[in-house]
Amino acid sequence: MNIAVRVSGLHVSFGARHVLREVDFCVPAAGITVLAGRSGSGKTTLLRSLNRLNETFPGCRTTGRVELDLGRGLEPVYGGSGVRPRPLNEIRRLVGMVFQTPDVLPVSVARNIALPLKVVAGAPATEIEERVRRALTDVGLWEEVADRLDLPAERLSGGQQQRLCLARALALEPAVLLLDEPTASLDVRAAADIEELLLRLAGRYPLIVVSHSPEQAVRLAARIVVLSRGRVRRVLEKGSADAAALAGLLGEDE
Ligand SMILES: Nc1ncnc2c1ncn2[C@@H]1O[C@H](COP(=O)(O)OP(=O)(O)OP(=O)(O)O)[C@@H](O)[C@H]1O
Repeated sequence: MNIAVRVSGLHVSFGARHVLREVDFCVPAAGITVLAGRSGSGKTTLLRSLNRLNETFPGCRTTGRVELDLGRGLEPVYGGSGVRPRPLNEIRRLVGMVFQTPDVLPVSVARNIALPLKVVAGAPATEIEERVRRALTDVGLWEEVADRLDLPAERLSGGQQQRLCLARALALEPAVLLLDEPTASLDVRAAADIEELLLRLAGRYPLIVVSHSPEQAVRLAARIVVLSRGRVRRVLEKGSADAAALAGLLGEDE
């Protein structure tokens, strides 16, 4: 099995608060890995360890090892003794992240994608229009917004904004995609659209998705990593637990 992410002996603390303890797990190169666990178990912190976003918070201390396949086999982004990790901006570009609430930029639909393409990826001006179209097509948004590319992105529906955020991440040609409760702020229909999209994208990228919903975890995941109080409690492969069993496991943590 090809591995996209390997985490070994990871500890994260914020000041005196020890949030992740001795975390070990792998993410296969294909399919969706869901991080599940009770509120406060450390799911978001673990996700943010993978693109080193935790470092933006004061008092954060990380030890252990995180390795990602960013296109040339597993390489350390933390803890590779003697190996200098890639610059942070390169890691952030190659590890796309989508948040719970769509964080569209306060510019037009097209510029939401064009701007990071220009500033972060340094894409040549001649390529930008085509790459914007391709990214919007990838997330099934092109048909809906082709005649409204100059519309402020905030005027799209919540589900469309979340797909735009995904398109923005995809346009940067990531190696791995992180999604922190990507459907939590959406209605049932928009959430179903995003789930369908994630299952489709999982054929092309390793996806790591934080989810609060046992039903959603079971629908999406090839592998579920269950966190409890900052530790990995179980790793469930597809088919080994249904939603009720997973809910039971999470409930034991109360
Ligand atoms: N930047 C930070 N500074 C201080 N403490 C933090 C920070 N980020 C997270 N924590 C603490 O780490 C613990 C785990 O938080 P985290 O957000 O990772 O959990 P979670 O499982 O994602 O929770 P939820 O499901 O409620 O989003 C919490 O006690 C939280 O208060």
